[in-house]
Amino acid sequence: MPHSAKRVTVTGAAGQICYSLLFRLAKGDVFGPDQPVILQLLEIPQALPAVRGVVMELEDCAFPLLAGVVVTDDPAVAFRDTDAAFLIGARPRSKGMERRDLLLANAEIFKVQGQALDKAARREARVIVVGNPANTNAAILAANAPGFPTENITAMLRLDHNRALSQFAAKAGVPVGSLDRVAVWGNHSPTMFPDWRFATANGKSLPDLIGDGDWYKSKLIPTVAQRGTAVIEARGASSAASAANAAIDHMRDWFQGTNGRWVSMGVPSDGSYGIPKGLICGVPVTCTPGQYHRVTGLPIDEFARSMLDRTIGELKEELAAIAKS
Ligand SMILES: NC(=O)C1=CN([C@@H]2O[C@H](COP(=O)(O)OP(=O)(O)OC[C@H]3O[C@@H](n4cnc5c(N)ncnc54)[C@H](O)[C@@H]3O)[C@@H](O)[C@H]2O)C=CC1
Ligand SMILES: O=C([O-])CC(=O)C(=O)O
Repeated sequence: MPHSAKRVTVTGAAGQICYSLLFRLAKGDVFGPDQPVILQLLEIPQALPAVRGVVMELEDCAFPLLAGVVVTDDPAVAFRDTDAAFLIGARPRSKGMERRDLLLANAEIFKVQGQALDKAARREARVIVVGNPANTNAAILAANAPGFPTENITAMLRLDHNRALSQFAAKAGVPVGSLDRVAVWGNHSPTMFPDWRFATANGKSLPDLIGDGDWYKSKLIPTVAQRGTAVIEARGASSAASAANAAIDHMRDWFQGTNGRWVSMGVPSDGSYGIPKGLICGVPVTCTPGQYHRVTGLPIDEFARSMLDRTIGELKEELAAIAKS
């Protein structure tokens, strides 16, 4: 029997991330090759003509799974009956800015969209926030959607996770696909903590295989933490195709499951690992179709504790800055 179409909200549809994301969504990269989608695209009024150009290109791909496209500048229309929402629309940073510099500029967007999500979306909808600062924007969204399940609101740490996987694989000389149990904790910011303590390559300890703790601390951690900045310096614009790819990975894994493989997601804290409730914080999870499951009971040593405390402190500061404004 054919599946009924899933409604997928995407904000910032005229932007550079969406120019990659929308085509992969319409191709079936998130929900699989049998699941039609209706795209509900939100933009600000001045960008609607550009979205219409993107829609022409979507039409020109003749995607069999694309069952419809709605273009709007009204959040209530974009979130109506949605099954999945990609919240990408926000101002990106440019050279010399940190992601937290976007805090106040973007907070208002996520307040308004939280209210629309609350009113219009299906309660089962799954939401990823990509627009920066992603963790705090997701917390603002949740605070403004009191009738929507907070557990279904997540922030994107997957780009950091994928960046770490590639660096580890190159150093160890193993294929990326052989790696598991890598975790990126905390904020999507330079304070994030890429954690290799439990990581494996083909089931064997990755730290033992690499055997270079100095490289891990002095090279791997800063490289992953500063990768977004390195891309901006090189490209003159922030990561786009890799960000779209990470958002696809995050939502595909959430909807379809990971078969026990660890991935990193920013999820509402349940208080474990000393992460206060109210924060949306990167943690390792596994997914079964439609659900994420926090990896529980991991030991936290002194180094991990100091790294976690630093990134948790920053998340608390970001929320406090919003509360004060
Ligand atoms: N979490 C992550 O790992 C990553 C996050 N990002 C963030 O994603 C966001 C988008 O990046 P790009 O696509 O490169 O930016 P972009 O500037 O190319 O596109 C953003 C689009 O959002 C639209 N927009 C602004 N306010 C809106 C609103 N209220 N409703 C709907 N649309 C709105 C703009 O008109 C623009 O077309 C930025 O905040 C960027 O920092 C980027 C890369 C990775
Ligand atoms: O660095 C930025 O501003 C964009 C981003 O979040 C990333 O590439 O990780």
